[in-house]
Parts: sequence; C-alpha cells; structure tokens
Amino acid sequence: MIPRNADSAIKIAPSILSADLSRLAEQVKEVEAAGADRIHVDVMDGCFVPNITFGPVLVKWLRPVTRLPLEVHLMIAKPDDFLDAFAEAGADSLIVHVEGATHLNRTIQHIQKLGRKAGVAINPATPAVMLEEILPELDLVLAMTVNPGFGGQSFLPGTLAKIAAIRRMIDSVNPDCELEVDGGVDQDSAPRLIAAGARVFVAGSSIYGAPDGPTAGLRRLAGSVGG
Ligand SMILES: O=C(CO)[C@@H](O)[C@H](O)COP(=O)(O)O
Ligand SMILES: [Fe+2]
Repeated sequence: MIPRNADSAIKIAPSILSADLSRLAEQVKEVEAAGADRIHVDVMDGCFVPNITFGPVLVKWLRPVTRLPLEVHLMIAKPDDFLDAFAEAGADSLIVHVEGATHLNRTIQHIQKLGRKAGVAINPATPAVMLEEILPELDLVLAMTVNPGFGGQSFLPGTLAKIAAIRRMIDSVNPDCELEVDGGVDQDSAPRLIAAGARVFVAGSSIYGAPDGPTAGLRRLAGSVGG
C-alpha cells in the first residue's frame, strides 16, 4: 500500500467513535497504514453532551497499538479533573471546550505543564470571538461542524463563515496554531472546509463507516482535499 505523503499540509484524524470497537486495534492499524496523521478519541460524559464514551483506560490500551499521535477531544463537564489521567495514559494532545472550561487559561496552562499539545474546541453556536484571548496560547483550535455528542451527523454549512473568521484570527496572531474541523466531514464537505481555512480533518463515519472500508474512505477524503 502506498502511504499518503507524510509532509502533506492536510492532516486527517480518523475518529474511533465510528470504528468497530470489537477489533479496535486492527481498525487503528488499518488507518495508520493508509496514511492517517493522528487518531481522534472522543471522550463524552453524559453531562456536557448527551452520550457516554471512553475514559483514560482506553487511551492506555490504544497507546502501544499505534505510533500515531492520540488526540483526546474532551466533551466533559469537568475537564480539569481528568487532564492528568489522560496525559498519563498516553494522550499527545488534549482538547477542551471553550464552553466547558470556566478558567480556560488555567486549564491550558495545566495541559502545557503536562507537556501535551493544548487545543480548544468551539461549538457551532459559539462565536469565534470567544477564542480571542486564549488563541495566542494554543496549539490547535477544533471547530465543531456538528453539535457534539454523536458521530454520523450532517455537516452544518452555517459553520463555514466562522471557520473563515477563525482562520483570519489564527493567521494574524498565532500562525502555528492548527485549525481542525470535526463533524460530518466527508468528500463533499471537506473541499468547502479547506476553502474556509481548515487544514486538519476529523472524520468518523466517512472513514470507519465507508461501505468499501476505512482505507478506501480515508483515501477518498484525502483525495477530495488534495492531501
Ligand atoms: O466529536 C465528535 C462528535 O461529537 C466527532 O469527533 C465525531 O466522532 C465525528 O464523527 P463523524 O461526524 O465524522 O461521523
Ligand atoms: Fe471529536
């Protein structure tokens, strides 16, 4: 199998939320071989979002399965209480929601002290200006393109203008910060997202739910954005 070009400016992060969890290791190894750039782990607590998924123990078991970075998307009411546990389990980056962190600056400092990359996620209805003060400190912004909580939802096109606004903010104050998008990302939405300024693409159902399998799904998505 020919891997994707590792130097591609476009990064793809398969979300294991849509994987066949009865053979998770195999499913992660498959997307690694197909050229995925990182693995996206959706953590939900049934409080911040109406669904429950994974805890640090899953990250611990996943860590030796792949050489890819593990990014942990924390959709939980009390992210500060779990940062150490996810870092210790092997997370490479920790993403908290701007809507869920009361003392966001402190939370980001905490992540940095743990030696992990720090990201902030922003929901579709939250204005981009909420990122303004924290943006200089960030490694990554995760713009939600669905309401968080479930895989397999439809991309919300109303988020495109905000993504373009975040791209302008990043370019002016922190050009090294990555702009990642999450939710309903497939070969139809991805070209529109790239035009708006996104460079990292989380994809669950378009990869793991692809009828012809995760490798074909990933290839199709990468092909749609020239990555
Ligand atoms: O954070 C979330 C959902 O809350 C995502 O990471 C989903 O896992 C993306 O799944 P698809 O929309 O690509 O199926
Ligand atoms: Fe996510």
